[in-house]
Amino acid sequence: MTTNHIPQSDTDKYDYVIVGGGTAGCVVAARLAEYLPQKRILLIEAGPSDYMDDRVLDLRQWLNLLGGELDYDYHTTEQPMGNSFIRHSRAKVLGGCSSHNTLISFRPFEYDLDIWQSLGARGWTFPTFMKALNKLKNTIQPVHARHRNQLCKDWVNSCSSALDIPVISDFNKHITETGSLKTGVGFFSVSYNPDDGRRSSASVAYIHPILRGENQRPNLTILTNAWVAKINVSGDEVSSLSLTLQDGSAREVKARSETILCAGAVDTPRLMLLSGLGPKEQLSSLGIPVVRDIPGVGENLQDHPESIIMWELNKPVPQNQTTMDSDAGIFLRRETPGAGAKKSAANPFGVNDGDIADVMMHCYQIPFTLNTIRLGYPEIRDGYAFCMTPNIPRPRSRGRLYLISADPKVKPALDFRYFTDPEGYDAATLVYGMRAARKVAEQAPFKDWIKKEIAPGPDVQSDEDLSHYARKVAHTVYHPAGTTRMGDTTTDELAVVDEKLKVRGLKNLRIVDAGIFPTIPTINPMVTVLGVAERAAELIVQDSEATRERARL
Ligand SMILES: Cc1cc2nc3c(=O)[nH]c(=O)nc-3n(C[C@H](O)[C@H](O)[C@H](O)COP(=O)(O)OP(=O)(O)OC[C@H]3O[C@@H](n4cnc5c(N)ncnc54)[C@H](O)[C@@H]3O)c2cc1C
Repeated sequence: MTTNHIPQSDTDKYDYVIVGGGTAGCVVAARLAEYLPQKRILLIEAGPSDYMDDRVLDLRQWLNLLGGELDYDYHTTEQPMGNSFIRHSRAKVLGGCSSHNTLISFRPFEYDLDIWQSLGARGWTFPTFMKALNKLKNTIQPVHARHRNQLCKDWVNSCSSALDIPVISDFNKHITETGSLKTGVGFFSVSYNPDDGRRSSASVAYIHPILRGENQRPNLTILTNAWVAKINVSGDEVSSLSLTLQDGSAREVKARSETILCAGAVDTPRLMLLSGLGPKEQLSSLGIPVVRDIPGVGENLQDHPESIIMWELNKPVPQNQTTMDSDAGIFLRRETPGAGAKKSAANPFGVNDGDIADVMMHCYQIPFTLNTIRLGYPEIRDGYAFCMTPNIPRPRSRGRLYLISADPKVKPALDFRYFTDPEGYDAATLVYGMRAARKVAEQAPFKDWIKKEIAPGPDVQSDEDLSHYARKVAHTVYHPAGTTRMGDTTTDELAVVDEKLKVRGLKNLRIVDAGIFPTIPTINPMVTVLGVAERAAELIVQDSEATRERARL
């Protein structure tokens, strides 16, 4: 069972303490409890349990969770080149963002791992990562036939003929076999149970079997509604964590072996900065004592921004035949083959991306008018809207997360610096996607569903006007990453963790979440987070065995 309480007498009884029971944290906790039955594991989650909570478990309810009581609801700083009104949902519940996201599930491309290695992530090869992904317990599968409505099927066929791209029946199979996607359209793979429409989140797949007693893990304690406020350091080791329990009482928990931060790409750097682990100038300017100068904490902030083009339909979207309203997508190639090999700040060693996809689009069968209404575009009748959302799979803009106050209650600043890359690559990708979307809309059978284009509307045609519109209504698909990135900590001063995910300069602290990505992968990142967590558990066990071996000698 989960608990909201640990007695004072137990605070030094755990070998591994995991901060954050989110997407990565659930995997790490469950695997360590399984692989190391003699060790005691404590998983600390700020939010409540998702067990038996239908608000969370029913995938179709995902939109209702955003901005609610289970959402940290971060904001962006002003974005002169983009949309300053984007809100970044982050889940505060067991399972983390895998408990309120859309569970679209893609394996990363071989290129994504190649570029990670070029940035110092030694050993993170494509075959190694695929092996880790083969262990995932989530039920990932292409959208079931009963969730494929005629509108979406017609859209897929029109994409294929209008853009001359193949229909791909299983994106992940294709990626596993060929290392990437080039061009193509198809139904997504989703981590869910098609029989009841419930999530197969990290919590459902890894923790619920333990809560139900199917997997016996007496060595795992899951502490919910507990907030870790500070990492305490003594010498080159974490000595304890300061936390507050639901009833307001305080605890100092000490891990006998390791502390593992899995609080996500926003809250892990936030916690580190508040603990004095970060860039010394920032910490000193806020009066936070510098415990370790780690310049990369909060740097390298990345996201997958996307824009939106919206149509009113002349007949209603078929009801109740969808996983979560975004069932299919397209992959395209904009740049000439090999152009991505040019060195840039995002790709300093010029790793060649060949001719793999560099534009993506989701489709949405709901009116996503939040940002268009603000610019004066009309509302669309519920059930009569269709959106295509051009997305930048390998964005080149880089942002930064930083504290604006030493007060732990003040949220950190998230400055994504959207569309600021000097080559204008990111903005050009959106314009290309907008034009491709319009081509699809001219093609039957999808064309026959359409009444008219609502936003940006047929008057917006030039590259300049399309770019302006696309950037001002841009939204996020909630993929912040890279803020505590992995790299060669001996040569790269902005690398926060090494290839074993150990924090520079500290012996017993690792990070396992989306923050460690050296670059954001081409595809939706949840499966990559799950894979990082599977691999992290293996690395931790290897170190534990090596320690035992040394003790025996
Ligand atoms: C609305 C939405 C839709 C998305 N859709 C998709 C999708 O369809 N496909 C996809 O691939 N990706 C999607 N993503 C992105 C994906 O879900 C995330 O990248 C991924 O889940 C992040 O995992 P994580 O382990 O890094 O962090 P999280 O899952 O966010 O886990 C962090 C956990 O740490 C806890 N925590 C934080 N601070 C503390 C603290 N101080 N003390 C204790 N606990 C703490 C949090 O409560 C949370 O449970 C979506 C994200 C969102 C928000």
